[in-house]
Amino acid sequence: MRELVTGIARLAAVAYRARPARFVLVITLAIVRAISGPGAAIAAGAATDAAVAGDGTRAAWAGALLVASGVTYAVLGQINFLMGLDLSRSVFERLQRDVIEATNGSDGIAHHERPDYADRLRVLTTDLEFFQYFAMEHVFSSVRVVVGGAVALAALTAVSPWLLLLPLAGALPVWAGRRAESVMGRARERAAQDARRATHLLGLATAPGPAKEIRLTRMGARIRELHASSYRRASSTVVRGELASGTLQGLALLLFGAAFIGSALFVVRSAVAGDASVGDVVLVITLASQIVAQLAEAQFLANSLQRIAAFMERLEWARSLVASRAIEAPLAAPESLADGIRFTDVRFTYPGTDAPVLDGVDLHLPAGGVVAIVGENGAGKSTLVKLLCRFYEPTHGVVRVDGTDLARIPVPEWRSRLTAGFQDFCRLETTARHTVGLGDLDRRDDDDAVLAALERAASTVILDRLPDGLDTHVGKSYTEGTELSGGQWQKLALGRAMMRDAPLVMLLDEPTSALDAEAEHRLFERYAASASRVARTTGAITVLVSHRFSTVRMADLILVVDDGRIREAGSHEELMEVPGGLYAELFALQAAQYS
Ligand SMILES: Nc1ncnc2c1ncn2[C@@H]1O[C@H](COP(=O)(O)OP(=O)(O)OP(=O)(O)O)[C@@H](O)[C@H]1O
Repeated sequence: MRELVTGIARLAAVAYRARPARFVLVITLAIVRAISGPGAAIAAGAATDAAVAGDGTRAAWAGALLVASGVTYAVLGQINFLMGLDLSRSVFERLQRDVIEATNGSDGIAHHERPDYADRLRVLTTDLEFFQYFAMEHVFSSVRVVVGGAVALAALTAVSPWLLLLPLAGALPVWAGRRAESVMGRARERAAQDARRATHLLGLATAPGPAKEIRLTRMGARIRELHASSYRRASSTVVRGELASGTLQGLALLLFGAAFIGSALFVVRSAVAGDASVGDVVLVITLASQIVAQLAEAQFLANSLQRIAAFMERLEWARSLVASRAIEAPLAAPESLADGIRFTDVRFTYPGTDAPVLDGVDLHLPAGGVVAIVGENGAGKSTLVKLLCRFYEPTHGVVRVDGTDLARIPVPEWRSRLTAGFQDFCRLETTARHTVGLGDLDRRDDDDAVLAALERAASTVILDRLPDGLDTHVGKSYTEGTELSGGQWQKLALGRAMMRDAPLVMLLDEPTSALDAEAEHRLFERYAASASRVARTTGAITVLVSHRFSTVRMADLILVVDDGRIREAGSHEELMEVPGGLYAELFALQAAQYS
């Protein structure tokens, strides 16, 4: 019950913050409407008694009240619905923003890799639709049912306290409704993993990207099979939940039906015995039918409120997971680098795993240097980059920037001093200007800065593909959008990575994998020139992860990562001299492929 109340209170707070006046008005109208329902029953009872007593004036007044109550109930129903819908849209907008923030607003990215987070996020995003149309309407209906129920209760007590047993029995279907929704919520969460897999497989089987590989390998049938079995498992889990919750609700309604018949018989017998008036019989029968309708509604609403409460609870959970921890005694990031960045005895284990992927890492990234990180797949290169970006914090050891513990520099401040290009870059479907310009938020509309960034990224050639220049919408989410190839998207992403012009660290984690070797080489020559310009002013360090040794050899310092450790460090020439060295071996292997 506490979670239910907390959940509804949280939603009400969101609604109030979104539209305070509208929220108060709709609640007030819901209360007036709630009173008018049992008000009509009371007026009907009074009109009957007056008619039986032959009091025409009282009967007329009671009749007028009956009509007024009925009209109020009907008219306010429509007004409430429309106003509630409008409010729902504002709440929906806020909740969408909250869900995006709970996904994207964190400093780190660890939560993206947690299966329990993924399951709850799926339920959150699918349940969001419900908030667009129904959630607020259901909250207001609940207010009406509760207030109307209280007035009805008072009227019943006035006839006979025994009649209170009727609404008490009515609590049963409401309780069953809540239980049923939590049974369904658990079923949906249990089914989420299979449902996610089914959606992924459906996407894979229908997207144009993987189509070539699917045809070639003829894995289509296997994907269909896997999709069907995942979907079947997900839906049978949900159906089992629906069956259990339906049975529970049906039984509860049956018991309540028996109580309803009992109370009707009771009041008729009282009237026959002279303990109640004919008006009381009318009142009780009318109220009882209202209560039946309200209870059916309450049962339905209980499911809904439970769903709202569960949504708000999941949202809070997701928020708490991504909340940034405050840094005690934070320090400022240096304006420029004199020494560079040092890792001392750094170990790192991914959350939810046992084995460290980096262990005993000691390294120095010298100020002003171009450092290449090489190593075989899975050696730990990208993990080093993630630590530099502060997507994760080391499990052990320390990273210092010019002697300052990196952990004590607030993450946003540190990030504002980085630029980065990643292999799995973001395809931002907007104008070409913003796709690049958002690399430096404040200068996103500065065409000169955007063009200079594309120049630094050796990517100006992309402008020939854009019919409206920087105004061109890239991507297919716009009808008039221009679709780009993987390499062209990557060129825009590289431009974005070059937007900040005075960073302390420039990270390139295989950002050129979709470019050909020559384009990559050209890019790095251009890039090295720009890097050394920045290095002269800020002592900026360039960190480059690449599998292409023709690029790597240009670096001042090459770090060879092997099995989570720095196995070798030095310039290309120095490493080629190391007898039995891993770098020399990898270099020779790649050279042999091209000879
Ligand atoms: N989010 C994660 N959770 C758990 N383990 C991870 C995660 N990301 C990477 N790993 C593991 O950490 C190890 C190092 O991965 P990393 O991506 O740093 O390697 P890499 O050297 O960049 O490889 P590649 O050249 O293939 O990109 C691998 O064994 C990988 O399976």
